Amino acid sequence: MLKVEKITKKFKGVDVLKDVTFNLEPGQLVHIRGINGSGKSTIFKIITGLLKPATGTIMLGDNDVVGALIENPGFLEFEDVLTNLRFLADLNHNYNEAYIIELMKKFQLDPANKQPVAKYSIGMRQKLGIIQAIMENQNIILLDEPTRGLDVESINQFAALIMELKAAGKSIIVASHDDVAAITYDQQLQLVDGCLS
Ligand SMILES: Nc1ncnc2c1ncn2[C@@H]1O[C@H](COP(=O)(O)OP(=O)(O)OP(=O)(O)O)[C@@H](O)[C@H]1O
Repeated sequence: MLKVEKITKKFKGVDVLKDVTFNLEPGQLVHIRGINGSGKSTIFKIITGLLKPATGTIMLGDNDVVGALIENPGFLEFEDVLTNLRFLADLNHNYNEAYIIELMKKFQLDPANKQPVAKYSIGMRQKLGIIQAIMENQNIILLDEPTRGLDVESINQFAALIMELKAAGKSIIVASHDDVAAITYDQQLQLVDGCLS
């Protein structure tokens, strides 16, 4: 369970987040909608500890593990896909190759492809970013503009994956400026002028 309470954040004197408060219950799928620059990534960076809020608190359960796709994920550009995902999962001693290969196949990525990630398209990199956010069986999943660069078929695969993860009890927040028609959310929040409601 994730509890975000009265988070505020300023950049250069400008209020980006004002008393942002919400809960994410186990198994809940939440959408945060906001235009470019509204502060969606900033909320995720604060939840994951990349940024500190000016005020407010983030509470996670003792057994919660957060997976996140935020902005453009970084990879080892000269290594192939599986090496990259193994490296990331190994950092937490949590490499499950069978699950990673299953996820890659769902997204039409070839696990045997030895091309370096530098040669991957924007959409292919985005798929890797989604995979790294869920491949360690993380129970709280934060996805920032996850469908950026994905073609229609891949967006449908993404929507099916999200509904599967929800059915498996994962708690998920998707932040985006638009809707994915095939996803039904439990809760829809809007981020406008730093306020989430
Ligand atoms: N490190 C930073 N320093 C200064 N300003 C920042 C910083 N990070 C974000 N901002 C500003 O805070 C505001 C919110 O940015 P943020 O990236 O959270 O928005 P977003 O909703 O995720 O945008 P997008 O949909 O374009 O990704 C923007 O005005 C941005 O310029």
